[in-house]
Amino acid sequence: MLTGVFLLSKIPRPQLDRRKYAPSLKVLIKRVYSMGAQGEVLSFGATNGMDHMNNRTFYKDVGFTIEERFALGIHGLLPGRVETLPEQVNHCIARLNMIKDDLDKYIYLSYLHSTNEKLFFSLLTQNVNKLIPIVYTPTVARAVKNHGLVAGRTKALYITIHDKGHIAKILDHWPERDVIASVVTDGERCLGLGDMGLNSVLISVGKMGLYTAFAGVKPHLCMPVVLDAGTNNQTLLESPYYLGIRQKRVTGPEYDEFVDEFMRSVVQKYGQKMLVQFEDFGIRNAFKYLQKYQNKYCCFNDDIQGTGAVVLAGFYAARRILDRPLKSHKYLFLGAGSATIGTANITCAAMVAHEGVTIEEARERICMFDLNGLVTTYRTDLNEQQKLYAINHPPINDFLKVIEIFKPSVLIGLCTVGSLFTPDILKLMGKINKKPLIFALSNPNSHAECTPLDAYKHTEGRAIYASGSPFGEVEYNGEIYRPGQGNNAYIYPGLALGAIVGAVHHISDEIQIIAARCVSDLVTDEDIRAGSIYPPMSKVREISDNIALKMLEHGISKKLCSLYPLPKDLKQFIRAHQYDLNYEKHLPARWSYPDLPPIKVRKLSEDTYNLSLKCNTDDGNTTKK
Ligand SMILES: NC(=O)C1=CN([C@@H]2O[C@H](COP(=O)(O)OP(=O)(O)OC[C@H]3O[C@@H](n4cnc5c(N)ncnc54)[C@H](OP(=O)(O)O)[C@@H]3O)[C@@H](O)[C@H]2O)C=CC1
Ligand SMILES: CC(=O)C(=O)O
Ligand SMILES: [Mg+2]
Repeated sequence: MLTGVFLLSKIPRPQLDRRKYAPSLKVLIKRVYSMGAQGEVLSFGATNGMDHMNNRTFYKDVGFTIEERFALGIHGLLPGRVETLPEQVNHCIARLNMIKDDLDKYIYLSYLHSTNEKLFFSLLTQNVNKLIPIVYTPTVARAVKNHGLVAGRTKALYITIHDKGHIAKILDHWPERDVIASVVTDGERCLGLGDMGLNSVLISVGKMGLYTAFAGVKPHLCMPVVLDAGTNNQTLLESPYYLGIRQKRVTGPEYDEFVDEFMRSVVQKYGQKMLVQFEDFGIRNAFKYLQKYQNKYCCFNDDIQGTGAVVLAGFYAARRILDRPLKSHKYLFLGAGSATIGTANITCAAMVAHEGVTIEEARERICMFDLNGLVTTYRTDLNEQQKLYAINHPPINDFLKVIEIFKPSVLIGLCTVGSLFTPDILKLMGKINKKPLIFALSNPNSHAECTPLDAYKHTEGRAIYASGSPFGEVEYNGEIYRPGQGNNAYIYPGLALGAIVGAVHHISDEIQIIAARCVSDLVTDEDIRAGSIYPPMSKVREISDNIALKMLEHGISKKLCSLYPLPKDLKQFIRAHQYDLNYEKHLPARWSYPDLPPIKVRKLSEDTYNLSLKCNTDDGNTTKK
């Protein structure tokens, strides 16, 4: 290795503007050989070279320059052509365009994620609208269902109930040393798919991918985790391809101790600042663990708090159309689980904090309906959270009847079951309201309570509609609508960035309200005209930066964050912690010999250059970077 570096250190590095010049491959390679005997140059670093080829953080594929290939001992292991990162992104797009099925695109993108991280995230951040529906909902739902057949080298930590008592040891096997955040799931309620057991690991991985793509959190700081305590999904238990442990879910004290040990172990290993995002836990556990841990560890529950904030953002944006305060609405939820309670809680908190009503008055504006009917004081099956919203009314099991009696202006579907907002329900909402707000938030699309077309069709185009998964453009009555996506992906990456950078340990109600405002602030008049109360997904990076900034400002003023000394420029401070989407140079420092004559370079004509950097953007235009 030393010999190699010594020989190569004599090779002058071209000092050139790569945007205008490309070094001639022939000249470069010949120059390297001419510095020493062929055998000597090529012999070094062979084993190390393979390590570099297999390192997703390091690997550039044909993005490695010729100098790097020699320096790393991988020259000859890649095709001769060198591509710039924008060229590689283009190349990936061309490849994706050849793939017809979205699940196959998911598989290709997962492969890219597991081999060349920088290229994956560059591709994703430059093509958000096109690719987020592939790596996230809805396609990730198909991947979850077919996990055993589609998952490749998924980088995640798999902790089974059999590892109880030894979790610290398993953490030692994680290849990164300085982890700062973890999305953890046990898969009991995965999207609207029900209990998906270990397969839900793909949700942890997908969500952590968005930490980087949407908020610039460095990937090596992220550790996606699945807690595999079995599954009650009989189809999975009987599937020859299921890769989780084959037993019914462990529950009760044994499971609580398991989660306790996980929390204790990650904090012991990675420190007090370690952020844990709970994702897709079952209704029994989601609130239990949030209440148990939120004042003890740096954590939040995405389905409760992230969803609450994103739905509140939709309510705020709708004020621009309806010109009504939150307290003037009546909210009817279909479903009374984690996401519903989280949304109801934060909506009430916002009314109390900013619209001068009491918490009791705020709760009176809310009504819930679940599998057992209307949530009323007559019911004996309610949990403590649901009891807060129980209304004093005889039991009703007919949802349409509830709409007739309660006359809601806002209908929110978070019940996991598709198409429950029937034509009759939508028509009635249209009859009661000039512009009914219809949120069909269950994921993926097939589980949405109604489609946008249904909502527009049955309200003569008057509904203000949002879904949890993207539906794209819809044509109704000669008008084109582009309904927004009310998904917690607008919130959790920014919350995580703020928590990580600002050491804000507690996601308070006010922080959720701040996050909601950051989303609604970026809704333009044009979005509203197109029928959307959410900004396009391609703005999430800006939203996350704003959430983190406002979170820090709030955290500092309320003494919620332990940042000492306080940075002078918060924006700059946040930026300094974010992931750099450019390739790093993998060359020893001593490779710079400015006193040696530069290598002759071939000047590319402008045309050649422009042609090679054409790139399709989200809006379908072709741009040059
Ligand atoms: N868009 C977004 O960002 C988000 C969307 N979601 C989606 O929301 C859905 C619910 O999530 P979450 O609250 O965490 O799940 P939970 O399991 O905690 O709650 C589901 C609720 O729906 C009720 N329900 C089930 N079937 C019916 C039915 N046929 N009629 C009426 N109610 C029914 C359940 O009632 P019971 O308890 O009686 O069974 C329960 O109250 C999921 O599909 C998820 O994908 C969740 C988070 C974020
Ligand atoms: C988006 C999300 O968190 C869910 O559907 O569970
Ligand atoms: Mg979720």
